Amino acid sequence: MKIHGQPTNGANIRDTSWSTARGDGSRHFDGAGSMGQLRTVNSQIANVSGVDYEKLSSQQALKRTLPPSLQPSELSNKSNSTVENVSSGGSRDIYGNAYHLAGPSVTNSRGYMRDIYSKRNTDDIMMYENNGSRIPPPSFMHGKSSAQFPGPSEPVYHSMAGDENVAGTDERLVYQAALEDCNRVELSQAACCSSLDVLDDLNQPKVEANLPNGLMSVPLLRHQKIALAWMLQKETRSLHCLGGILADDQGLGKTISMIALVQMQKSLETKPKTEDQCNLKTEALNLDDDDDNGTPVLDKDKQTGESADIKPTPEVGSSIKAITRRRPAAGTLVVCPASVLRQWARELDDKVADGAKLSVLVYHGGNRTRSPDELAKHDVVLTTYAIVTNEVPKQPLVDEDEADDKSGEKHGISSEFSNNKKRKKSSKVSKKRGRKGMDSSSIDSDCGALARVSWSRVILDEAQTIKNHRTQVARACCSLRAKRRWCLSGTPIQNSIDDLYSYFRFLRYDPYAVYKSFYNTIKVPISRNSLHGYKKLQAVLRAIMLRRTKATLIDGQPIINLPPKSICLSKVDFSAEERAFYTRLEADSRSKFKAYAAAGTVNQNYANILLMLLRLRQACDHPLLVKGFNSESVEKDSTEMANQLPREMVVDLLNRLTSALCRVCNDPPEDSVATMCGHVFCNQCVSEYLTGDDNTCPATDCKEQLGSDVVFSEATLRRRISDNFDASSSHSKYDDKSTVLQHEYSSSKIKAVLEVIQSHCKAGSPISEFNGSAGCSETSMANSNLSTEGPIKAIVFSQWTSMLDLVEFSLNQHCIQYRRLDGTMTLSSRDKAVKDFNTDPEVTVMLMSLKAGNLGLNMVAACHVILLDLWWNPTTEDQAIDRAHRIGQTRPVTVTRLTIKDTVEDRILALQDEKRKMVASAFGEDQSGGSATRLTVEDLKYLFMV
Ligand SMILES: Nc1ncnc2c1ncn2[C@@H]1O[C@H](COP(=O)(O)OP(=O)(O)OP(=O)(O)O)[C@@H](O)[C@H]1O
Repeated sequence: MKIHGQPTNGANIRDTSWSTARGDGSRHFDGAGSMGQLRTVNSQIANVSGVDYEKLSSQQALKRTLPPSLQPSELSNKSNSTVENVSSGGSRDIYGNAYHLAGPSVTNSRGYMRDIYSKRNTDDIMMYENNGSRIPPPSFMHGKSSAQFPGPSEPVYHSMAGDENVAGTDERLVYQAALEDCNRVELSQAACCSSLDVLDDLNQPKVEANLPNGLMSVPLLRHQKIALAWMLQKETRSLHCLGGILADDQGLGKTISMIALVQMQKSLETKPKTEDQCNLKTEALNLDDDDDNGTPVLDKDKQTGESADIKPTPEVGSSIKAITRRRPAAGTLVVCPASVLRQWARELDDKVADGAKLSVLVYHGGNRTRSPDELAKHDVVLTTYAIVTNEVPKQPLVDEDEADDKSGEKHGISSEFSNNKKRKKSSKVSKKRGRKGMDSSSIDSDCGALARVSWSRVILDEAQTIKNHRTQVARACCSLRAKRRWCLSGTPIQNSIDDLYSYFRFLRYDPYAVYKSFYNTIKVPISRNSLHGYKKLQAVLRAIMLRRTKATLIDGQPIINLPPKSICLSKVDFSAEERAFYTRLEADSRSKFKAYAAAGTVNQNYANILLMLLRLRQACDHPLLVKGFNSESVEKDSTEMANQLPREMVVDLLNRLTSALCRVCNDPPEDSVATMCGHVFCNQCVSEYLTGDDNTCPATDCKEQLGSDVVFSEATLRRRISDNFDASSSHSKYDDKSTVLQHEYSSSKIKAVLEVIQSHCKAGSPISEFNGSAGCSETSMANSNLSTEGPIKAIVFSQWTSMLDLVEFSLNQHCIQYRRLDGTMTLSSRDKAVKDFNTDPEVTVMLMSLKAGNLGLNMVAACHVILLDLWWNPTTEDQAIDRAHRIGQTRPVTVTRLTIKDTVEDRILALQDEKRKMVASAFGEDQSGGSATRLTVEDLKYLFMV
């Protein structure tokens, strides 16, 4: 292996630009001293305020939903000074140190407002109250500064202020270390630039690692070599955690980079046998190798055989031997969404050279092995988030961490159960429990094979799946035992800065892996002064995250030379009938909202309000969706069972269906279904959990087994009691005979999508406008195998499978060949659909559900992307678009976003802008030169019409 400008050992890579927060033990971010102080500070804060941090955040979330007029008390008008027009060249922080050349972050020193108002719950309500003009006030517009919203009145902020000085001391230590490090980086860059050609700017590392020949079947692109060097460094020398976040834009080749990492580490560690054998003793004694500080792990890469063959030294003792035997050391575990499982397998096969194949196990389906030793035999094991959720015991929620923290355990994550009051009451239970607050017996017997090995490396692909740290999936992933941990995501922040917490927790990124440290050291600074707070966050991220976008330059050149992408927002008019339907629905919803507001029960009715919004959004697609029209596939297996249920139970399930959020994604359920155990999900979310033979209900603490026969759609339940059930749901009042409520009715959006498809897509027609090989030689290498000729194809995304059904109906009528991919399909049929679309010239359209299809897939056969409906987070749409706009694309990509004029969709567009700004501020990616804004009193008045 050759590493440019560095010794040839991966462990010695020196990448000066990414050494933030490293250095001697006394000064780095998480020095023991500062952690100790943090704990003191935090518990003081908790005592002073009497606020549980976890509850606190949810309380705040609730408060945030209230418009100012509904806030309990004085939202003072003490607006903090506004920081405006920080020039994009502003490379110095408040201490005068240059550490991140971020563009302007925000205009407002009240950073918390951004975070607060980027919460979807607030957004939803805001949209409800907007019954007037559709044009946002000027301060909504990017770049416009404005009067700021008054200061926080919540007790928490007061209590924080009370502890400011103590917390500040800790923060200064952390901050200083980062800044000093950045200065070092700057100096070393100045020294190195001429000789080593190290960095273009402060943000981008440029040290490359070259793989030895014969490991991969394709050469790495330059930015991938850089990623490889950075990852090798993070895996071998990190004071925080081994691993990090690879956050390159979608389609820049994160998969390939990770495969290269696996190959590289394997080649580095596959030393001659004798040497390995010599090392074994040391390894067996090294109890710190495991991330949980207690369980010995023998690195799979260093093993000569299965764990059972390993002979620990006598000093290690029989107990350790027993544990080692119980948890064999395994290789790399890749956890990904079901839809990309096979793609990972294919990439591992295609991109690895013949002579260096990795042994890969796809761990999925009812027949998968139950043996941990079997898992340990493979270099790479591929599985899905759903299986991890099912098989791996969940970490306790954050409040339990805090109890751990009080008991003096490290990180609050890997500690023993603490002696807090709750647990004292049930001492028997706590005695039984093992590490991480889980029952030790369950670790060994109840859980599946995934939890019974120690992984050398765990990679979470599309890691935004765990962005909500309270979810089962996030807690299960955190419990996986691993030496090195990686998060891959092109869109790591989707909703708010809180999303990052879950990754920090998974990565064991100390001190931010403890919620209250995260809160104090990241969220509070942003809330006090967003400009500095976001810069601080950038510094914190810098230590563990590598992010390049498609616009990133290295040596003045784009890292990749993709054909251009153009996005067109197409605003369609409703037909007169649709408008009438929508107007009634909107008036109805608004009056309900007003009633909640008048009764002061907005927060209690949060789920109902989201559902009302959902109906409005659905009405923009097709009025039939509002009627609860479900895909037939949901209904066929459960109709019989529904008919056997007692009537009261069916009524109860129906009521739940119309007033609860999905227990997997926490969004208003799309194609909502209720399970026999009384939990509500999006059909697609729960479908991911119905793929094996141990289909446990994914709702927290529910152990019920699920099957498609006990998953009921609204239509199924409604039919069961159709005679005289008078649900209060919105659609019961609508006239079923109305033209717009007919299956055959072609809604305005459906007409629009057909027009776009017909004008663009033609089977077998030659096209060739763009020569993708210009500029970057390595990119052209990646593109060289691909023809620029072929049929023009489109991907059509919708959030609702029922909308896809309706589009399908129209495509059939027009004899347009298509394939479809949604979360209810088996993995093999999804895979076949993608393959057909990519290879069959007659298939010109791919219908994809946003949830199942927006992540990970390579669909460069398409050069048109049509988004039928808007999603709250623009990042979700970006993900979808990048199925086509990625390495391998040879043609310009056109994106059409269809919206309906003068509807809730207008407001979603405005909210998306806000979210984009928040994400840009966090990453320092606001390149526009303007200054970002957040909601102001003026904005809120507009939205609430007060
Ligand atoms: N060095 C390379 N040579 C040839 N093809 C490559 C190379 N790197 C990436 N590709 C191809 O580019 C496409 C995108 O890569 P990949 O799927 O790894 O991107 P990604 O960053 O993981 O995207 P996403 O975030 O959407 O999952 C794939 O088809 C992959 O095979």
